[in-house]
Amino acid sequence: MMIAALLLAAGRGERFGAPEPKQYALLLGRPVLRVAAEALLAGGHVQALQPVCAAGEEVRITAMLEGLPHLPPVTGGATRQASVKAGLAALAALNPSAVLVHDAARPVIPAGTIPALLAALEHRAGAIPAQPVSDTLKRGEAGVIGETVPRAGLFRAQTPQAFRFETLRAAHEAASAEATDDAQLLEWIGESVALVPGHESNVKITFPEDLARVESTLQPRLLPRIGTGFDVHRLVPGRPLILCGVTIPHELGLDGHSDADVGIHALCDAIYGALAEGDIGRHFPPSQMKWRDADSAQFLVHAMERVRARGGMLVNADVTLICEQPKIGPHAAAMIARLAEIMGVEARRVGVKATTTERLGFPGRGEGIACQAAVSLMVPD
Ligand SMILES: Nc1ccn([C@@H]2O[C@H](COP(=O)(O)OP(=O)(O)OP(=O)(O)O)[C@@H](O)[C@H]2O)c(=O)n1
Ligand SMILES: C[C@](O)(CO)[C@H](O)COP(=O)(O)O
Repeated sequence: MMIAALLLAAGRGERFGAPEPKQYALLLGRPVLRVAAEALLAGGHVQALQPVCAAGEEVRITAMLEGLPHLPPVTGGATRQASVKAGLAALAALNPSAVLVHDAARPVIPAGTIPALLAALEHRAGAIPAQPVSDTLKRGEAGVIGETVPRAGLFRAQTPQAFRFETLRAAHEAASAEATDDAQLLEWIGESVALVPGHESNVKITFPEDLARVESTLQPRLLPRIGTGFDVHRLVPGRPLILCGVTIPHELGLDGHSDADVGIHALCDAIYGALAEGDIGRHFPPSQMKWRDADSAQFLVHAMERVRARGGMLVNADVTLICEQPKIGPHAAAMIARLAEIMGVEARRVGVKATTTERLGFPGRGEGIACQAAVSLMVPD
């Protein structure tokens, strides 16, 4: 059983009111008609995809569908019905047993829709997805209600609509009036058309706000993620003291395999922790000579690259240095600016502060500096 599909993209989109037809508008960066084509092909039911476009748009449509299997676009007509008829004529040579007729302006086809339509075709000549009407219906004129229309048994028709190919062709040949969908043409020739459950997400982009609505439903859900990091390095003579990317004049410096920037190390661990991607030692093992005396800024750049690769963003970072000396306050602004620069974020997203341990323990005795950091990210789930 060969199943073909028509992708109807010959409309002008007048109600959408943009200079270009709505099927060319970008939905999260991709043309609406491409997203609709991918939805039709998903699941592997369709063996032949026939785009129908306005005259002269063939090259543009082909570029928008690049990489997807499809037949050469054919020219549609002045009405949707005429466009369907042109598409059916182009498919005739393939003699498919069934055809799905789909609006390129409907980018979302819920997963179960096409299988449900094809199953219904075993018993009926046609099947459409439809949603029961849930609002009270009024017929109105000149801004005044004329009457309330009983909504019982009323449905909103969606696409793709599925038909036995020869029956739909015969229905189009027999049509003597304009129908707003293909199911109506079957009704006119006395064929029975099944209703299968439609879905709210199957929106026909008609007005500009429809595009924003579909975009928000397709947008990946961002969730907050929290991470903490902690690090300690020993203070020794003969090393520079580098804290949060800033070199501080001091008689001692931090010892370590890299430049021993305890602030950046704790911050990296907080970021990797928030992503559940291990710690700095996993990404930059101290056993590797290439990280000897390395500038820790590159570790922080890598951690932020991981955030961005996951489609996430840093909400804020909070860094606390724990030491008796040197005093951090005079350097905090420079540290904030440098961390923000390395991370590629605004300075208002970064905080650097310090505390002592009341002369207790190794920081209190000046043997080393500790740092604890916390970050908050927003990352697609
Ligand atoms: N002559 C036409 C008219 C419409 N369509 C397609 O049929 C689908 C549904 O039609 P509709 O939403 O009415 O689209 P437009 O006719 O483009 O919109 P408008 O009525 O606002 O101009 C759309 O994918 C549209 O491109 C088509 O292929 N050929
Ligand atoms: C076919 C259709 O998508 C079913 O809802 C719809 O009727 C087409 O849009 P139009 O505005 O009626 O052309």
